[in-house]
Order: sequence, then structure tokens, then C-alpha cells
Amino acid sequence: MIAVAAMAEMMSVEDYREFLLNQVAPTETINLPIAQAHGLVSAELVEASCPLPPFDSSAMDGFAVTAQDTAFANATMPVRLTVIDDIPAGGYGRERVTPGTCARIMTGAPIPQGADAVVRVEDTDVPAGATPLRKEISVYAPVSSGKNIRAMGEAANIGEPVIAPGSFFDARAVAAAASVNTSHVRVYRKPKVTVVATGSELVDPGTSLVDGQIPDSNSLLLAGLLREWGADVECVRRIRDSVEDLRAVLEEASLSCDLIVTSGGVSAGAFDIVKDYGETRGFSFPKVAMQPGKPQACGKVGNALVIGLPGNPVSVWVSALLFVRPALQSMAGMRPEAPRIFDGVAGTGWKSPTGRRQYVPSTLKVERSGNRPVVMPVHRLGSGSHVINAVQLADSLCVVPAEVECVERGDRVQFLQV
Ligand SMILES: Nc1nc2c(c(=O)[nH]1)N[C@H]1C(S)=C(S)[C@@H](COP(=O)(O)OP(=O)(O)OC[C@H]3O[C@@H](n4cnc5c(N)ncnc54)[C@H](O)[C@@H]3O)O[C@H]1N2
Ligand code: MOO
Repeated sequence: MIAVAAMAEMMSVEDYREFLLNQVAPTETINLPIAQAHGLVSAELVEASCPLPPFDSSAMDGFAVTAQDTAFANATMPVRLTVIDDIPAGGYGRERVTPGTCARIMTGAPIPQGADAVVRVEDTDVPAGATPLRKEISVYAPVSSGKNIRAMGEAANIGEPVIAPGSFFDARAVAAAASVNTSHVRVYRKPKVTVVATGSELVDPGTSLVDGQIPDSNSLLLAGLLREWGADVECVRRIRDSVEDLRAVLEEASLSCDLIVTSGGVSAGAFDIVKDYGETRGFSFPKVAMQPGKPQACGKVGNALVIGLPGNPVSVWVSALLFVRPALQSMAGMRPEAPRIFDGVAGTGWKSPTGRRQYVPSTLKVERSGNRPVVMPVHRLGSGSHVINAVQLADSLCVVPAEVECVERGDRVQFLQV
């Protein structure tokens, strides 16, 4: 546990992340039909309720045979077999296949008794497609025992673990659970989040700007990111720099939300309302050794965790990636993953502030396979915390250590993918 007392000095990114995560509890769990689990996190181990496939089934459209019958089949000396049954997917064989006989069978249909292989329709004299059932067919190619048969349980046996607790139900995980006949799963409720953009200068995008007004981009950025990361964004608010307005919004949001993310008002200004309000509520205001994103805030209002991000829009993006996302993941029942760092080569040179780790929105270019990717800032202003216009071009953040003052073209650098 990182002590709040340690916050007088600049804190490392890792320590602040841990500090935040220590204040996060997962939401309660609920039991939902599998079709409603998409986008949620499993609170339990899901085991196969049925084998996959649930029965021995055909992997091809063709004819279920006894392999032995086909041993000497070829194009000039086809083997003639009597068709005794017709088995579509969703049907089953009523007759036993015996030597000299076969059953027409479709992909996914159960293998009838007596058959131990399937001959593809292409290896017979029957045209592919919707043809009337023949009384007899010619087989042009041999099949070995088991050919074109998917054995019951060969993909997963009954009771086999399929979804680990803490796994995110993306579309693939939902399909995996459904395929082994899961009806319901216990999942964590989606975290409910409110976004609050603070600043008297903020107006709707598209407004004719007067008297120092600027378009509010942070509320859209945060609401969008939070949705992309699986939150239930209940409410998006924009308020002027009034502690009273902030108090009212936070108190209302705290009644229904697990997390409130604010932007702006956390530094040293005369109207920094998150600071002013938070100080009366025991919030922490760490200075994190990063650029952008140095001034941060966090605290509790009721049961809601409040993460206060600085107002500069690129600071919002970077600190949302580094702090809000893991907090949300943890709240949603996942174990948050630390960002993976890769090696690259600087495609140009730039300056970096000493004492703070720099995160530069960048793009990657792989010039030759096997070579390190070339990392190029997406804007000549690099990590400028107001350059939100170029962030949409970034596929990575170049991470420059705190002690480095200057990156030269060709230097080995590190990056994380976004
Ligand atoms: N004397 C000092 N001044 C500042 C310091 C400091 O240490 N001492 N830190 C600087 C750093 S670093 C940052 S980051 C900012 C953070 O300031 P605040 O969190 O108080 O943010 P604001 O002042 O409210 O806004 C900063 C900037 O961002 C624009 N902004 C705010 N909200 C939005 C929005 N919703 N959409 C678009 N743009 C927004 C705002 O207009 C300001 O330009 O403080 C430095 N100052
Ligand atoms: O650290 Mo601030 O976030 O430079 O812009």
C-alpha cells in the first residue's frame, strides 16, 4: 500500500496506479443468460456442460460408410453402395450402416450406427448440392476409419474448464460458453460511471466562440473511452467553475455510480474547483512524475470513487489510459494488466522534461521485418498537453524515462501500444 503521506513529492506512475487500485472494489455479481454476458467479466469458472461436439458428427457433406468398403475404391473401379438413410444436421440415423450400404449425411449431423467414416460428396458420382436421394452411389476414393468424423468431446470434454474467472466476455468468449451449452453465467455488474468536465470556458462544439470560450472535448473523450472500455456511462455533465455546482453533481452521481471521472480544476489555479472541493473531503492530490498528466486527484464521495484528471486534453487521454482504465477493469472484476513495453527506434529527435517520464503520442513504422519499429511523434509539438487534434493519429505512446532530457534520432526508445 502506498501511503498518502508519500504524495508530497512526485509519485511514480506505478505507485499512483497501485494507490488507485487499492481503493477499488469489484462490483457485485449477477447471474445472467449467456446472451447478455457480452461486455461483462466472468465471476466464475465456466465448465463445459456438454461435450464439444456433443456427439460424433460429420465434418463433410457426403456419405457415412464403413471404411473397409472403400479400401479399393478409385476413379476407374468405383465401389457401389446402397443408400439406406438420409441424415440432415438436426436429424439422426434411423438405420444401421452395414457393409455394402451407406447413409447420405450432412456436415454436423450425427454419425449413424455402424459407420466409421464419411466419404465427401465430391468423391462420389453424386453432384454436390440439393439433389434427390439416390438408391445407389459410386465411391471414387478410399477413406480410412475415422475420416471426416469429429469425435464427441474432441474439442472439449464435459466438465472441462472453458472460461476462467475474471475473463472478459468478448464475442469469442460468449460463443465459447454457448458452445458447451452454458445457459447462465455469473458476471460482475458493469461499473456505472459519471463524467464531469469542469471549466467555465467550456461550450458545446460548434458554438461561436466568444470571450475565451473553448469547445469541450474532454467530456466526449472520456465518455467515449469509458464506453470503449466497457463502462456503463450513466451521465455526462459539464459544469462551470463553481464548487457548489461540483458538490451537487458529485453528490448526485455518487448515489448511483461506482466511479466519477472529472477533468480540469486540479492544479494551482484560483478556480481549481476539484482541488477546492476535494480538500474539504480528504481527497489526495498527487503530483505524478509524468508529462503530460502531472496533477491528479482521487477520493471518495459516498461509495463512489472519484478520479480527477487534469484539464489539458492530452493529459486526460494519457492519464485515462494509465489510471482510469485499470481502475475500471478492476471494478469490472478483471485483473488489470500493466501496459506492455516494447523497444523501438526514434524516427526524429525531441526534448523531454527532466524529472518526469514523458509519454509522446506516436505512430510506429516497421521498415524491415526483424528491425525495431521506428517511433515517430504524431505532431511536431510532441507531448504538448493541448495537442488533442493529433492524438487520434497515434497508435502508441513513446515512453521516455524521467532522467532523459533529449531524444536523438536513431536512439533506442520504448513504447506502449494504445
Ligand atoms: N502554476 C501552475 N500551473 C499549472 C501547473 C502547475 O503545476 N503550476 N500544472 C500545469 C499542468 S501540468 C496541467 S496538466 C494543468 C492542469 O490544470 P487543471 O487540471 O487545473 O486544468 P484546467 O486549468 O481546468 O485546464 C487546463 C487546460 O485544459 C483546458 N480544458 C479543460 N477542460 C477542458 C475540456 N473539457 N475540453 C477541452 N479543454 C479543456 C483548459 O481550457 C485549459 O487550457 O495545469 C497547468 N498549470
Ligand atoms: O502535466 Mo500537464 O499534464 O503538462 O500538461
